[in-house]
Amino acid sequence: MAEQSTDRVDVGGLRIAPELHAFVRDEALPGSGLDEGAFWAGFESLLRDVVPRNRDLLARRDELQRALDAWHAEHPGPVTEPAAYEQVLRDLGYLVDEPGEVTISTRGVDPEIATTAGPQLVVPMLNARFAANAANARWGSLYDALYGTDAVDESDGKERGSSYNPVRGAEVVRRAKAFLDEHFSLADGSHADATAYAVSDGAVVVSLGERRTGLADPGQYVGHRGDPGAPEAVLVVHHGLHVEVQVDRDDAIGREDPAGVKDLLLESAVSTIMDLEDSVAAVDAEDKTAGYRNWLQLNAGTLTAEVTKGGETFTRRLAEDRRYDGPDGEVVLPGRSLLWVRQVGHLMTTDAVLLDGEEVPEGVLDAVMTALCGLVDVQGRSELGNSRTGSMYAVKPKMHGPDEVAFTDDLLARVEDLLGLALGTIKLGIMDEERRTSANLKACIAAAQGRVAFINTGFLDRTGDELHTSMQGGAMIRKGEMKSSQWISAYEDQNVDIGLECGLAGTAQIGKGMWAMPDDMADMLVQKVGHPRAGASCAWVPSPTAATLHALHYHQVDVAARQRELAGSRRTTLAQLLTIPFAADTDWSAEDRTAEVENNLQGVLGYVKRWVDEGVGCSKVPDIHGTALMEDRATCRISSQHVANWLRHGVVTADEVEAAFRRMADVVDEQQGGAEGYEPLGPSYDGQAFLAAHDLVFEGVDQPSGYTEPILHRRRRLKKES
Ligand SMILES: CC(=O)SCCNC(=O)CCNC(=O)[C@H](O)C(C)(C)COP(=O)(O)OP(=O)(O)OC[C@H]1O[C@@H](n2cnc3c(N)ncnc32)[C@H](O)[C@@H]1OP(=O)(O)O
Ligand SMILES: O=CC(=O)O
Ligand SMILES: [Mg+2]
Repeated sequence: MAEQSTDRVDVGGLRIAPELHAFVRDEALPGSGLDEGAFWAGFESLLRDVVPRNRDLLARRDELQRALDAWHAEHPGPVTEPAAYEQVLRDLGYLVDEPGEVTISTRGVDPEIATTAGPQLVVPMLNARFAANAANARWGSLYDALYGTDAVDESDGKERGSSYNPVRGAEVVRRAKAFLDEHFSLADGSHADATAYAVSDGAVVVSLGERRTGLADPGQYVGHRGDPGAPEAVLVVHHGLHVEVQVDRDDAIGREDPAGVKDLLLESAVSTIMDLEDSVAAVDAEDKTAGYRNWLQLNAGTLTAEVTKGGETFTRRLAEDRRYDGPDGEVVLPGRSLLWVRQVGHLMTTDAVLLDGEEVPEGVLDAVMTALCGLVDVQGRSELGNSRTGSMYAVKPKMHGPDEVAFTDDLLARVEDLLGLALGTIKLGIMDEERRTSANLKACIAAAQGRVAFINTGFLDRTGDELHTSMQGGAMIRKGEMKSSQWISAYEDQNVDIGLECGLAGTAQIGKGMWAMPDDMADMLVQKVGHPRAGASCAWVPSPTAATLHALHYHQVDVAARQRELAGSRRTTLAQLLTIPFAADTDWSAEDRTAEVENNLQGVLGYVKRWVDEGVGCSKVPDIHGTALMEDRATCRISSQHVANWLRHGVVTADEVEAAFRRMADVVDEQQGGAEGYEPLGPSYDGQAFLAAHDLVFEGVDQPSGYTEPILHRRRRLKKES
């Protein structure tokens, strides 16, 4: 059936990269019951049907952008007549009429998505070590999360230091017991005074010296592990999230605790997004296949990674489910996070597969390959399964408006048909992260109402699109001010309000964005409770530790109750959402202008350096104040578009930006230069990484929607070939 030609494999009108072809033949298809020839023939026919529509949608993006650019050129500066502006958007078809009643009809959604509010972890899927860790981050140690981060401050002898600090440890235990008292209070007394935990007659018995008490709400008890008289674990639940009180009187921590408590294991990353998009650098068939392989193995339950730390090497495997003795028999809880896969958007093409000699849309390849890799789970062949309801979960980013959502819905239906899956098996997560999607959100949900299982505010891309859409109108406010501007609060509130209006509560997630300061957990504990309070049933965290700490917020807030309070009203108007963040006064001091540009360029260079030279798609990069920031393609889009906007409107000159580029390249060399094999950006400033960063800014106005992918891919490929 397949003919080998040069190094690609020709099948019908397809020319397939050999590593992808071999992966499908040897790893993805076996056991699926699908015939190889029929699979590729079906894929070809799917491509022939969807590729023209994909192209048309991209052409429509360009057409609208050109029309907006022209309008802004004729009406420079802040919009003086909002109603007229809105009418222009309607006339262009940028805004569509909002549909009347919309109620999603998605069925078969796992409880982790439908009903359990909790943290959502995101992880670059090309990194198997991180990916396995993320899947296992369903459960996390509260003691470690508090001890190992700034969640506990370092004052009064509580320094982290290089060896165990009992003063810090005591504070961790105090905080953990206070958490138990707050959410699992005792009928009498405090967990801080507990001297033993036991289980008797289906209830928790807590000794407080000679006294015995139980939980104020005995219904919180779920089960235990070990001897009921001296259990090694007592499992309790609150707001749908489980907590395991771990007891071990021989443990270094447990033996210091009167009740022998060594840790609280919190249900943490309830769901996780395995990311093939903005946190990875995947530019060719080799990279794409590596990502698909990890996804296949996650679905099969076989993913492993060799981990070396502290001089020791071990194999990380996916965690087993957790088993307890409950009052009515065995209780089995998921050991792993419920996994979504984030595919790429509609923009890019890939040469992993050629159709009639042309690269195919990367998003279409992702849709087909990730579903193929998910078959092992939905067909019940997995060693450690993902969905208990036979569903697959696909997040689609960067869609602009309802037509693009409808396209995704149709594409997923075609994929289901190709793979013999029932219509609606693949659930869709809509990233609400482009302006045309936010402005037409209800129509977007309607366009995929049979499969929507999340809407999430990707505020980082959304900020990038805000900058690019109105690029020609004037200089924008400073990047740091964006978070307090009118459009963004309208966008965040509206997403929840429309989500509730469309019946997502109890069926689908209403999600909020990333905590992008991975080392600032104290701040996160203060601020990110705002997400569940705003009615979000999940919100993004960058690491397992952050997931455990963010889980505390879902104990503080009853999201289902909050959603009931919020339902039935719209707190914002379309006019607020459409308020463009043009600066009212562009008379910044030279110092402010330099600080703004340097901060943006440092982020762009620090990120792009690792992306282009090492293929690392998500990095921690210090900003100008030394705060480590999570940088990914969306943050890079914001920073590069911001400088491009200020250049376009003469706030800064090209010479100033060139000079700042070199200064910041030197800073990045200083920050990253210690790493083995590091190739500095300066003093030649002509490597692929530097040129990529430079292009992102100087060609930023012309990049489609301000996206960074076209330039990053081109430069990374050149680097790989060099
Ligand atoms: C706008 C958007 O699209 S946001 C979505 C995209 N962003 C993301 O996906 C962020 C994902 N997070 C990350 O990639 C990382 O946390 C970074 C790059 C921010 C920081 O990475 P590092 O500096 O290497 O992490 P750090 O040194 O703090 O911790 C490393 C440890 O944490 C673990 N870890 C860190 N992040 C994650 C994660 N997201 N998932 C699982 N494990 C993780 C690693 O496995 C490692 O533990 P190990 O040694 O036991 O394997
Ligand atoms: O994808 C997330 C975002 O903020 O963008
Ligand atoms: Mg995004």
